[in-house]
Amino acid sequence: MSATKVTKICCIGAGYVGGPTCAVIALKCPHIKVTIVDLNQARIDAWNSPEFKLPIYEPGLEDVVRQARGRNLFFTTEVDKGIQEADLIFVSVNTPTKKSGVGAGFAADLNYVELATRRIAAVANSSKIVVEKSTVPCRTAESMRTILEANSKPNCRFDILSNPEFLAEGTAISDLFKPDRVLIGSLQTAEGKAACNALASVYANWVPTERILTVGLWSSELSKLAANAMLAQRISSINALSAICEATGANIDEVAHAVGFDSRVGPKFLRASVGFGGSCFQKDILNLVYLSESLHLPEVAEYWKQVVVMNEYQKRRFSKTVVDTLFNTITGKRIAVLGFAFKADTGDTRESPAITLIRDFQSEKALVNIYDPQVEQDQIWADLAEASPATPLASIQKQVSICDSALAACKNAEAVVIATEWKEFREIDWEEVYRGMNKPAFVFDGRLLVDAEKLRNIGFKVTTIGRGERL
Ligand SMILES: NC(=O)c1ccc[n+]([C@@H]2O[C@H](COP(=O)([O-])OP(=O)(O)OC[C@H]3O[C@@H](n4cnc5c(N)ncnc54)[C@H](O)[C@@H]3O)[C@@H](O)[C@H]2O)c1
Ligand SMILES: O=c1ccn([C@@H]2O[C@H](COP(=O)(O)OP(=O)(O)O[C@H]3O[C@H](CO)[C@@H](O)[C@H](O)[C@H]3O)[C@@H](O)[C@H]2O)c(=O)[nH]1
Repeated sequence: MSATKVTKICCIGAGYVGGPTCAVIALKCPHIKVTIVDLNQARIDAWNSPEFKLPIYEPGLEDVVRQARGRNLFFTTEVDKGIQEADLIFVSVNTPTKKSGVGAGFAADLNYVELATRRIAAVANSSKIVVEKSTVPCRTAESMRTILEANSKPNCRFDILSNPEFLAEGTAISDLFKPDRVLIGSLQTAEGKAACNALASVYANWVPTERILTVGLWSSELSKLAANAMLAQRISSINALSAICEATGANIDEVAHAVGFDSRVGPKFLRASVGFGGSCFQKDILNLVYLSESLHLPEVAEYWKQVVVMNEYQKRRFSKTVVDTLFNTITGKRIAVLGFAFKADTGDTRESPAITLIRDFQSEKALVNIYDPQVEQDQIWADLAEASPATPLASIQKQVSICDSALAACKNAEAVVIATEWKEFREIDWEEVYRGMNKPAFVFDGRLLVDAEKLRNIGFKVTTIGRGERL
């Protein structure tokens, strides 16, 4: 099947996925005009900012945007024009967990996908390949096709593809430059395969063809949920083992190393932590749980649900350890929380474990100092307000302060809690931190980040996740 040549791409959604993904396509395919559209004017303005103050922090992204923006990469709020001009459209809008209605708390909210799809149907005046980039439940492509076909003009045909994104935040650009695989799902019809080839030929500009996998539509949609569920499952497994380590005196680093050395298991994603965060893992597992329940597979639903249950347990267990260790009360005590992002090298705070920990410390009436090298203050206040809806922001601000350095956050604190694995926390002057703290000075390492022995030699009492050693 010969490939239709793609010359103009539109991406609906200029977020963490649409922005970096399509910026990289523009960089690698100078012959293709790429227009990224969004309804959010502030976001588009930031993408277009003359000083390249982009709306998201991602190592290497600025360089990509500097090279391509204005050449063949454009950011605009002119959604309709972007749709009309393009021969291929990525739908890369948000699909959060539903907050109300049927499936609330589990199912994906597909409203944004549906609205974007309806907009395509309403304004398109030529045939398009429509690519589902957002993470969606199995068979969403079918709903998109039904909407498009019911609303299209006579001379327009739409081919729907699924092309889930596997980038991780913090490493998005290197993941996009060298993906493990690109997955494209299509209907197994002649037209479906031709559309699949057209998209594959875009990626083939820089991705080796053996890494471009083509499968059926529903397999592609399910593979995305499956990949995230299995990655998160590894973290919950190692975190469950970290609890056993703490109770027995075993060391989770050693256990992970020994287990991961088996080539069938592999070493990656076995780092015990205070719990996984991010906008994807929990949402996608809950989505899989809902899908399983809808398919009358309660045992399957229960199996995947445990991954999230274990993650919640890990966060609660960690904050309880802090309280227990600080002589069973943290009322009025100052706790420095280092890191607010859900992982290092991103400013994203969605589902960050730090939010849960700080909420727990607040409810124990502690005073909390927060420092994160990338997260904006407004974002921190918004997240803390959302986490404690019954508490006015002014009351939260009496208990919580945001600091502009790790050293400032630790000043006069009783304890330091490492919530995000920012490299700079390993390198801070721990002797100076110690001098500025109340004694005994405690460190709780929720990310296996610091050299516990070195800190103990300075005088700290150190508790590390997954290590059953003495303070
Ligand atoms: N964040 C990640 O690392 C990641 C990785 C892989 C897949 N995903 C999936 O990709 C999708 C997007 O995630 P994200 O993190 O980029 O979300 P995001 O919230 O950062 O971005 C989505 C953007 O879509 C815009 N939007 C929504 N409806 C629109 C419409 N009708 N027209 C124009 N713009 C519209 C929003 O304004 C927003 O800027 C989700 O389904 C997510 O699960 C995310
Ligand atoms: O061994 C590990 C690895 C990760 N984490 C935590 O797990 C969370 C998620 O990390 P990561 O997967 O690196 O980042 P995400 O950006 O959430 O990326 C995941 O979610 C994306 C959205 O679907 C997928 O595209 C990616 O493939 C998938 O890795 C973070 O809180 C990490 O700190 C651990 O605790 N231990």
